Amino acid sequence: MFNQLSKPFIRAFQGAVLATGAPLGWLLIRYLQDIEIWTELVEYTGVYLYMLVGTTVAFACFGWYVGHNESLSDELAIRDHLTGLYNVRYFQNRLVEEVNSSKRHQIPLSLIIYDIDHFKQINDHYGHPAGDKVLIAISEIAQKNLRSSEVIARVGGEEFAVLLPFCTEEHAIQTAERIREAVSKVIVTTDNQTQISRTISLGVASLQQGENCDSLYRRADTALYEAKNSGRDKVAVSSDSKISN
Ligand SMILES: Nc1nc2c(ncn2[C@@H]2O[C@H](COP(=O)(O)OP(=O)(O)OP(=O)(O)O)[C@@H](O)[C@H]2O)c(=O)[nH]1
Repeated sequence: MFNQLSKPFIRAFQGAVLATGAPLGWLLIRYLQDIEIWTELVEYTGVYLYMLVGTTVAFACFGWYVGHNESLSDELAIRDHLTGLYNVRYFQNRLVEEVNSSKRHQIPLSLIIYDIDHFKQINDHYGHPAGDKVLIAISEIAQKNLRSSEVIARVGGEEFAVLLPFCTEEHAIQTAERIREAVSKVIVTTDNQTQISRTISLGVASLQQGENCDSLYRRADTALYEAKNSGRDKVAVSSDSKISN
């Protein structure tokens, strides 16, 4: 986040430093023409100041613009184009980082994977655009029910993952329940005024001693399928396969 925000500042600074090249370059030319530098500076103080300030402002503005565009394209590269959530590539990188950090600092880490129930029926009955609307609405409500430190991503067509740093299994189950309940209350109105609602099934897993990313993800995914197999609209926990709701 800090890096994203600071890019325009970095480029503006680089532009400003680069800008000093114009008066310095001109001064060098004058020196090579056997003109006394000090006399030159005294005689043309205004011109050199104007050159310095003018080019600094112009290069800094240009640098800011370049940095701003770089930030935007960096942000787009890690976002899912439909829902605006993080994409699977970003999520995989964050998962590795968070698992390493959790092991290093001995702090808890939990993962929730969830999938929309009977989503195919929406596409089949109401069309793909209606399905897209549901994906967007469910993404928004899930995000509203998370803390800013929690990382939510769309990791498949109608599959999502939430990474919860510093979060114990108990807290992750509460969060999963909160998302499940919030999603079940969402009503999406299609273009032809049909109202659709959907439930989700969720799997929860917390990082265990000596475990790696693949194993954590696999356990959360297995729990998700347990939730599906036990009737959907449920939260299942990997460690002891508890089913809530
Ligand atoms: N509208 C829309 N549909 C998508 C998108 N990505 C994937 N899908 C659809 O999501 C559906 C997933 O269907 P299934 O894997 O059978 O899952 P399901 O119908 O939700 O059934 P369960 O998961 O078993 O409850 C498929 O029909 C895909 O075409 C998307 O971006 N937009």
